[in-house]
Amino acid sequence: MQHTPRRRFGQNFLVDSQTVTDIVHALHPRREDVMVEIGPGLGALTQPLLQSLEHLHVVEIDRDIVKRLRNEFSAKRLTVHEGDALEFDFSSLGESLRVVGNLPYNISTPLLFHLSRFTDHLRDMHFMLQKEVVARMVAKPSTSDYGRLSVMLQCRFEMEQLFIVPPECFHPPPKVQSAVVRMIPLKKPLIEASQEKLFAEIVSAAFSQRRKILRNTLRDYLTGEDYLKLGIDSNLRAENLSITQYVAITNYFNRVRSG
Ligand SMILES: C[S@@+](CC[C@H](N)C(=O)[O-])C[C@H]1O[C@@H](n2cnc3c(N)ncnc32)[C@H](O)[C@@H]1O
Repeated sequence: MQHTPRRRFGQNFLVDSQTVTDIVHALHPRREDVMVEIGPGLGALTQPLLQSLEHLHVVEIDRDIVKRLRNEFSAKRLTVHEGDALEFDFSSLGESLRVVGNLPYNISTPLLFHLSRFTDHLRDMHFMLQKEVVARMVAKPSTSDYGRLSVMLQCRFEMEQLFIVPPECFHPPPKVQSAVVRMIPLKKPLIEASQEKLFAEIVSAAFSQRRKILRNTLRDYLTGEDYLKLGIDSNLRAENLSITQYVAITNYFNRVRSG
């Protein structure tokens, strides 16, 4: 049965067999792995993954595709969760979860933030994303790509861009280049769970106006004296601070406020 790609669901189907092989190779699946694929679509990755795995979970929003998958694969080997991955409770699938997906580009950033909430349940994640998004995820301080996404993900994950995938590997071809990224939760996240909310607030405030110096963007959090105590120059901009400096600011503010 033909399926017309739906733009509103970001459907760019992978059609290049070498890229499929490269992704499966990067994943190195073992029979007993607990794995979930987000947005299986027509099964470009689902099919080869099931050759190595005993069982696979998939989360798919498109009702027609869900029907197709349920017809095509045995329910014993493939559990199809119909719904929005942005609302899916990934902790319900168990511990040491492996996540994979050629993600719809329009939801990739909110999805990464949603998945960050389940870090304790994750073993690793491998995603195909727009190349520019991967560049922002792995960016180092004092570069133009370094921003809120870099800080919020790097405080929890070790990340590596694996390879670039050109538009012609998809149907229909997207307008942009794509890249595959590997994300592995840090053994010890840089920020304590109890401070996560404050950390996110401070990082957002700092990057809310990239061009402005910290003295202005973080004026609700730090005074001139605080910067001296922290050993941070208040004339710097958000993009100049390392993640450990954001952590230091968060812990300091928390201590001062609660003390
Ligand atoms: C870029 S396509 C990839 C399809 C397939 N994995 C491939 O590589 O050919 C994205 C897939 O995610 C599905 N999708 C889009 N938004 C979704 C959401 N919010 N939750 C779950 N699946 C979604 C689409 O229907 C589509 O199947």
